[in-house]
Amino acid sequence: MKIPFFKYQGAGNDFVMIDDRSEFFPINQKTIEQICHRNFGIGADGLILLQNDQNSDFKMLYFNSDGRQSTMCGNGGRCIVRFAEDLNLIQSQTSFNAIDGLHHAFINPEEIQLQMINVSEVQVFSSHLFLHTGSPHHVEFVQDVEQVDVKGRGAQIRYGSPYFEEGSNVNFVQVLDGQTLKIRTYERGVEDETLACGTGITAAAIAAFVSEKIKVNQVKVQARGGNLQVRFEENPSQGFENIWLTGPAKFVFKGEIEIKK
Ligand SMILES: N[C@@H](CCC[C@H](N)C(=O)O)C(=O)O
Repeated sequence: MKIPFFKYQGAGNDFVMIDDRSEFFPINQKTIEQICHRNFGIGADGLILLQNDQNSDFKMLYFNSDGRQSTMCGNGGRCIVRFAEDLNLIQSQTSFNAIDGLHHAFINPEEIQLQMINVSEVQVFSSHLFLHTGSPHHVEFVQDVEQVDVKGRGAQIRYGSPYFEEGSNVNFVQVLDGQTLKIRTYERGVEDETLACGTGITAAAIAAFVSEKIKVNQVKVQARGGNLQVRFEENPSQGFENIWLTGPAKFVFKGEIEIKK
C-alpha cells in the first residue's frame, strides 16, 4: 500500500504528517514505528494524522516514534496547524481538537502561536518539579545543560519511581537570565533526546516561574533545534491559564512510502 506523506519540523522536532480526512491510514503500531524509523523509514520523532472533526477545523491524532498513540505534542500541534494551512483548510487562525481538548492557534509566515491546556497543579519536590502541560513533564534545573547526559539520566528518571512504565518526559533546564531558559529534553516514546519538545518548553517556563527562578510571565526558551517563547497568566485559585507556545513550524519535504498492510 502506498501512503502519501508530508514531513514538517518545529524547532527540529520532526513529524510525518498524513492527510487522513478519508480515514484510509491503517493505524498499527509496527507500521508507524517503521515509518518513523530513521534508517528503515522516513525518519521522525512522531507521526500525526489530520482527520475531520465535527466541532472544529480538524482533529489531531499523535503517535510517538515507538508507534504508540500518546498525549499532546506541542510542536506537533504547531506543525499540524502549518500543514492545515498548506492544505488550504484554514487561513490566519484555527481551532482544532487533540487528545487533551480544543486548541486555538494563530498563524503567520514565520511562527505558529498555539494555545496549550490550562495547568491546574505544579508539584514541587526538592530536586525537581512535575506538571502536565498536555503531556507529563519532570523538570530539573541544572547549572549547565551541556554537561548533562540527557539520554542516560533521562532514561533513568523516565523508567524510575514514581513514573515506571507509563513514564514521563524529562527536562533539564538552565536559567540564562531573568527571562531566558536553555533546555534539553528526553522524550518518552522516542526514548532519546529530541531537538525540542513543545510541552516540555511550556512546562519549563511555568516551573521556572513557580520556583521563582524567573519572575516574568513571558519566557524565551532556547532548545537545541531553535528558540521558542511561552507566555501565560497565573490565576491564584486555578493555576495557570492563557498559556501560549510560539515558534517556527516548517514544511520539509513530501513523498510516498510503500508499506505492507
Ligand atoms: N514532542 C512533543 C511531546 C510528544 C509527546 C511525548 N513524547 C509523550 O509521549 O509524552 C512536544 O512537542 O510536546
